[in-house]
Amino acid sequence: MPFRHVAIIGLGLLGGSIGLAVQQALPGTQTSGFDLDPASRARARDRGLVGSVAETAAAAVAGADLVIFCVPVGAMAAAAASVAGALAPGALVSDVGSSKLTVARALAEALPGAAIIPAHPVAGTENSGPDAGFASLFRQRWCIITPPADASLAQLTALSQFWEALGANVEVMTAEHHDLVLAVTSHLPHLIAYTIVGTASDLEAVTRSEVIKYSAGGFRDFTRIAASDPTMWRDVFLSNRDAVLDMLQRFTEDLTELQKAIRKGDGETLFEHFTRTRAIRRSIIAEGQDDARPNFGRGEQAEA
Ligand SMILES: NC(=O)c1ccc[n+]([C@@H]2O[C@H](COP(=O)([O-])OP(=O)(O)OC[C@H]3O[C@@H](n4cnc5c(N)ncnc54)[C@H](O)[C@@H]3O)[C@@H](O)[C@H]2O)c1
Ligand SMILES: O=C(O)C(=O)C[C@]1(C(=O)O)C=C[C@@H](O)C=C1
Repeated sequence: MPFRHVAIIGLGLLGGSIGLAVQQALPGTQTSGFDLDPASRARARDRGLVGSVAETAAAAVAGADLVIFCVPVGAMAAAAASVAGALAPGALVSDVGSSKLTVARALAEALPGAAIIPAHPVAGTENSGPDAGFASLFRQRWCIITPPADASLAQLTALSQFWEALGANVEVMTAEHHDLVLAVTSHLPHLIAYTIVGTASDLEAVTRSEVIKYSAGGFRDFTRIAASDPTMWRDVFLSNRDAVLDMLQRFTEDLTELQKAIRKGDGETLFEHFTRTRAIRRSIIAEGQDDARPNFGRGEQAEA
C-alpha cells in the first residue's frame, strides 16, 4: 500500500466511510481524523471511524502521508488553512468534494507548495454525519481523480491505487470536464428533486398528507434525493455555478419542447423521446453500471 498513514479531515458520511473502508481493506495503514464539530468527534470515536480522533486538525495530520479533506466544498478553504504548517514533508493532499475547479483553487491557495491531487468518489447517499458512514460505500463505484497538469505521476498512481484498494474504479480527467459532466449527472438531478418535492408540498389543492400517502412510486425516489444535506448541496450549486446554469438552460429548453408536444397533442414526439430514454436506462443496466445493492441508501449503512 502506497500510504502508511491516512488523515481524514471531516468525519461525516464520506470521511467516516473512508476511515472504515481503510481499516477494513488496508489494516496495516494508520488512520487519524478530525471534525470541527465536537459531537461528531465523540461519535466518530464511539464508532471507531478512524484509529484516532484528534482534538485539532493539525494534530490529526501530523505524520500523515495522505491527507483527505471530507468537508462541504464551501468549507475546504478553512479546513485546508487549519492544517497549514502542520503537513508532513512530502504529504499528498486530496479531497472528496463534489465539484473540483473551485476546490482545487481553494486547496492550492491555502496550502502553497503542497502536493495536491483532488478527487471525487461518485458514491454517496442522502444521509450525512458520522453515523452515516459505511465501509462498502465505494465498492464498484467510480472515483474521478482530477490531477493538476504538474502533478507527480508517482503520486497520481499512489492515489489511484488507494481508491482501488477501497473498491472503486478510477477515472482521470480535468477538473473542468469533471464539473461539466457532474453538473448534468448529479447536480441537476438534485436540483430537480429539490424543486419537485417543494412544488408538490406547496400545492394548495393537494394536502401534505396526500403527498406522503401517494408517494410510493417515482415521487418517492425524488424525496430520497431531496432529503440530501442542505449545507453540502448549497455549497455544490454555489461552487459549480457556471456549469450548473449551462446545463439548466439546456434542460429548460428540452422541457419546453416536451411541454409543447403535450399541449399540441403530439404523441409521436413524446413516444420517441420516452423510447430513447428507456434505451439509455437499459444500456446502463446492461453495462453493469447500476447499483446492484438492493438496499443502497436505505439502510445498508447498518452493515458497516
Ligand atoms: N454525500 C454525498 O453523497 C457525497 C458523495 C461524494 C462526495 N461528497 C462530498 O464529500 C464532502 C463531504 O460530504 P459528506 O456527505 O461526508 O458531508 P457530512 O456533512 O456528512 O460531513 C462533513 C463533515 O465535515 C465537518 N466539517 C465542516 N467544516 C469543517 C472543518 N473546517 N474542519 C473539519 N471538519 C469540518 C462537519 O462537521 C461534518 O461532520 C463534500 O464536499 C461533498 O460534496 C458527498
Ligand atoms: O445516491 C445518492 O444519494 C447520491 O446522490 C450520490 C451522489 C450522486 O449524485 O450520484 C451525490 C453527490 C456526489 O458528489 C456523488 C454521488
